Amino acid sequence: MLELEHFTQTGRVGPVSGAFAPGRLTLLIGPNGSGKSSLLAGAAGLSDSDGEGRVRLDGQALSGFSLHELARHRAMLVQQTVLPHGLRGYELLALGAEPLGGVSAAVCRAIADLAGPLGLEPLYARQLNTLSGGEQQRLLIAGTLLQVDPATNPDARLLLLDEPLAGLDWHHQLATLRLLRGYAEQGLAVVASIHDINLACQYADEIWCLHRGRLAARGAPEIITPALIAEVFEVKVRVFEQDGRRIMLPEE
Ligand SMILES: Nc1ncnc2c1ncn2[C@@H]1O[C@H](COP(=O)(O)OP(=O)(O)OP(=O)(O)O)[C@@H](O)[C@H]1O
Repeated sequence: MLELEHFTQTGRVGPVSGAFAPGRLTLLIGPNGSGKSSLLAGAAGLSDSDGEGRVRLDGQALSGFSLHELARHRAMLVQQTVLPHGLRGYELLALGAEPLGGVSAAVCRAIADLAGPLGLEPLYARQLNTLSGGEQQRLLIAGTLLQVDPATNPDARLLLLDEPLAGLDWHHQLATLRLLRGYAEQGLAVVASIHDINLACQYADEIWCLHRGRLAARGAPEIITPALIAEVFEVKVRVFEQDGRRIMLPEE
């Protein structure tokens, strides 16, 4: 369980309090600059809270974890990563396996399980700087998931991803969301920021809607209403229902 208590970074986000529970997929939505990346970085232990704010993982202050412990307990996909020049696809995946002690037979099985959904095989031998943006993103997602795959890392608790769907085609967006659900079902607390509100409502156990650094709403997908969208995103939407699913589309 990852707990945030009055997490604050002045001018960026907060104060925000709440918890990301094991077994649940939480999706963060909100306009550009609403604080999603700042909140994720704080939950990953990459940045501290100002003032009295606290972040705890299973009751222990995250600031007390060593870098090695952090790498065993949580993985974080950051936005706009600069990829090391000259590296090939399989070498990036091997980096994801570093905190697990390197590429063991179990890690190879975990990679094989990710290869199908993320279409990795054609990317293994390619130099990263020759890949398209979406191809790079698929490898980065795989490396992040590998780090906290419950089959290879018994210490894994938390998976955080900042806009994992950025640059992905529809097929790989859905594959990624299914993988995130799978990791949550295996007991991890999984948290990701996402800009597609319909996909967020379809896949999330819980949605956190940020607005100007604060939580405008938090709860089951049903809390996302046209009134909330109008207030937070300043977009008027219409709701369509089909086979029990709600789809929201801008009125324009
Ligand atoms: N390094 C920084 N220094 C100062 N302010 C920053 C810094 N990084 C972000 N901010 C500000 O903090 C606020 C929250 O930014 P953040 O990146 O968390 O938003 P976001 O919800 O992830 O946005 P997006 O959807 O555009 O990725 C914004 O007003 C942003 O301009």
